[in-house]
Amino acid sequence: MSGKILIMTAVEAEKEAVLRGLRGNPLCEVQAAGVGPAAAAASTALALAGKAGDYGLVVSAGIAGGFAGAAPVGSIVVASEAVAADLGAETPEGFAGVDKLGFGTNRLKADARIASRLLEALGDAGIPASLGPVLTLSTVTGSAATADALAARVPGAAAEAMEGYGVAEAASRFGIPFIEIRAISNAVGPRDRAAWRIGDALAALEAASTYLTEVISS
Ligand SMILES: O=C(O)c1cccc(C(=O)CC[C@H]2O[C@@H](n3cnc4c(=O)[nH]cnc43)[C@H](O)[C@@H]2O)c1
Repeated sequence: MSGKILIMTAVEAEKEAVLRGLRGNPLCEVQAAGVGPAAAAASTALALAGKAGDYGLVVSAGIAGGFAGAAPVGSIVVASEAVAADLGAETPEGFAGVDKLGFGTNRLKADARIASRLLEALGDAGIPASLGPVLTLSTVTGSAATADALAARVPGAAAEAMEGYGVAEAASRFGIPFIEIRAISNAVGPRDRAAWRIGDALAALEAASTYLTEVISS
């Protein structure tokens, strides 16, 4: 892969964790975009505008909720795709995504080669990691019923966060490959903010970011 890597987080604490893991790699630029898909898309597009040719990869990185049985707290999820899981309409038959409604797609693929290389590097390093769809939502799930509905809507769903699809949408408009890396801080389900293991997740994000550098240069 040639060119620089633009890494978008939501908040400063995530940005700092990624920077620690990157250990001063001059090829990488890290920005905190703000929380949610709109801030993520706008900030990524602004970062790329007029200099998209400088970048070979765009990364959405941060903490996330993990789906039961797919991604335990403290583990890493590498996205196979970013899914805008609440972008659509409620219908009498249930949720219909924008794809079903005829307005394009709500799924953007991650770069499969880079994602699988990263997964392999994490595995070799003994860091628990899995590959699967990462959902982007504007509202953090707070009940078992919503968690079940999302898992049924997106078979194989591994994690949910709030920015990946926005970052991916901007990257795709500029024709730049995209990946998403999430460190799991909490289980997707009934709200228990006090139980979020943010410190552990940020440590896992830092460790995963170290291997991001390895993957990029291989
Ligand atoms: O309070 C802190 O110290 C702190 C440090 C780092 C990050 C945070 C955040 O709250 C970041 C919000 C960010 O987290 C993602 N996230 C995490 N868990 C979930 C979830 O279960 N569902 C959806 N999003 C989740 C999300 O991408 C937010 O941007 C706090």
